[in-house]
This record gives sequence, structure tokens and C-alpha cells, in this order.
Amino acid sequence: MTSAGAPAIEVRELRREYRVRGARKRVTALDGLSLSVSAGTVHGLLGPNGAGKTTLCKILATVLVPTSGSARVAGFDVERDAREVRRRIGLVLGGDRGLYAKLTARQNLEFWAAMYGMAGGAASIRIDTVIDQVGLAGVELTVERFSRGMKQRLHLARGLLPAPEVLLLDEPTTGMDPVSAHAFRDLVRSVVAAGSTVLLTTHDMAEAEALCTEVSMIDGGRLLATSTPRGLGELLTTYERIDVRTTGPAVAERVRAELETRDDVVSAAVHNGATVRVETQGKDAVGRVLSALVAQGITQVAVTSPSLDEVYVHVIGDRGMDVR
Ligand SMILES: Nc1ncnc2c1ncn2[C@@H]1O[C@H](COP(=O)(O)OP(=O)(O)OP(=O)(O)O)[C@@H](O)[C@H]1O
Repeated sequence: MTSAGAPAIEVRELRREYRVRGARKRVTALDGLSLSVSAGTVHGLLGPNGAGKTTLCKILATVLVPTSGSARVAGFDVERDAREVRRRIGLVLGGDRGLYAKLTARQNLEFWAAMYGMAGGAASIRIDTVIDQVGLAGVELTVERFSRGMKQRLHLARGLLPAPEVLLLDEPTTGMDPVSAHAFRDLVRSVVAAGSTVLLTTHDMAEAEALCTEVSMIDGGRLLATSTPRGLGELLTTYERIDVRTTGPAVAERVRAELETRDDVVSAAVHNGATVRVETQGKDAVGRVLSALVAQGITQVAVTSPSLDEVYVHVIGDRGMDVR
């Protein structure tokens, strides 16, 4: 295993162009991307369609080579040490790709185990373990009769089969119902608790917020920002939000007008007649505004931070959004 705290993934100035058949110009999928993922964490890659997320996963999995730049996984270079990288990763692309419809989950896994060079009793034990881990034990159906969620779990089982140090998950919960997605996230947490590192691409801000230690936002093949989900909110602006409950519209309007004149208040607006929504900005602004409210006898307040989807809209815009 990569030692805790050391980068499990290190990407430097990564560039990947695609030649498009019939067209003269090339598509730049990755445009000088640099990124570092600490071992033992879940790192989210968030970005709209075409941002370059899948291309990055494929390069890290040694399926594609970079046009320029470098990438290391578990300390090994994806080009020079591709074999070493392959022994340490699991790639889960999702969808129907790579699943054998006429086989059961176990038969699919037996096939892949053979592909990984696993054989005999050790392979059988490992298959039992991963089938159990993803909740497919006892399912005798062939894959053609699987739900979307079951297929995703089988994909994950395949990714887990070689007990990877680094697991690359490309939109693993797309199309899953909320219950399956919740169970899937618990499973990812257990994989990380057991010592692996997970890189997860997603359009789903709620997923990134629930699961990721850090999130990188990418767009146009470039890194826009990396931070904790909460830190990204602070990076955008240091604001926090206070919802002030008043006794009625007249009081709400008076409170709004007073707050609006303050330097540490970005905006104050009346919602639903009696609630004033206040956006504050700056260090300790919330504390000062709360003190001013209490001095006026107002104590019904709730303080919240911006959610990741609000940050996403500010940083990237509303392209490719999938806010659930
Ligand atoms: N095989 C290919 N040939 C030509 N262009 C490609 C190829 N694969 C990807 N691209 C282009 O490269 C860019 C990045 O695509 P990529 O699939 O990596 O993005 P993504 O962030 O994973 O998008 P999505 O969320 O839609 O999966 C896009 O402009 C895409 O059209």
C-alpha cells in the first residue's frame, strides 16, 4: 500500500489530444492538468460533460497514453511502469461496457479473475469476498436480468477483485435509485477504510459532498480548483448565510433595511414574508451580524454555508449540471 499521506495519484501538466476522423483539427481533452491525491482519501473530480474526467481516468488506468505531461499512480509512472500501475488499480467505468450478459455475476468475476491471472482456491475466495462486499451474494440471475444498480455493483466487484491500492470510479452511481446510491457510497467508504484510495468522477454535487475528502473541479481539461467540499464554498467567497425568522412582514422589512447598510452584509432579502435571508462576507462577519440581531431581540436564526452545487454554478456555470 502507498504510505498514508503520500500521493496515491500525481498528475503533472497532463495533456491529451484526440485526432478526430475526418476533421483537421484535434480535440484537446486535457490541457495541462496537474493534480495530487493523497493516499487513503476519496477524491472527487467534478466537471460538466466533456471536461476531461473520463480521459484522465483512462490515462491513470494505462488504457490511454498522454500526449504530454506525466502521471504516477501508487508511485509508478503510467507510461514507463504501466504493468506495475495495472497491478495496483481497479477501473470501474459503469454502464453495460464489459459485462457479459449471458453470465451470472460469479461467472463474470471468474472470467475477470482469470484475466487478472488469479486462479484456484485463492481466486474463488476472493470472488466470494467481493460478491459479498457488493451485496450480490446469492444472486443467480444472469446479468441481462440485472437492474442498473446491480450492474454498477458488479462493476465495482470487478474493480475490487485485484484488491487495488487505487480505485478509479467513473460516475459510479449514475442511473442508480437513491437507496442503491446510498448503499454504494457506504461501500466506497468501507473500501477506503480498508486502505485504498478512490478517485471518483461525478456530476452529482450531493455525492461529492457526501463522500469526498477533497474535490477538484475541472472544465475544458483544466483544473479550476481543489479543496475540501466545504473549503470550495469558502474559496468562492467567505460568505455564510443567515436566515432570520421575524414575526411578520413589517419587522422583516425593518430588519432587512438595517442589515443592508452594513459593510459585512453582501445582501439581505425578505423571503416568504417574514424571513430575511442575509449573505455575509468576511472574517467573523456572522458573529457580528448575529450580535446585532440579538441586540434587537431577534433570536430565531439559522446559519448555513453555501452548498457545493451553488459553488459549482458560480465557478463553472450551469452546464452539465445534475443537482439532485
Ligand atoms: N475517442 C475520442 N475521440 C475524439 N474526441 C474525444 C474522444 N474521447 C473524448 N473526446 C473528447 O474529449 C473531451 C473530453 O472528453 P471526456 O470523455 O474525457 O470528458 P468527461 O468529462 O468524462 O465527459 P462526460 O462527463 O460526458 O463523460 C470531449 O470534448 C470529448 O468530446
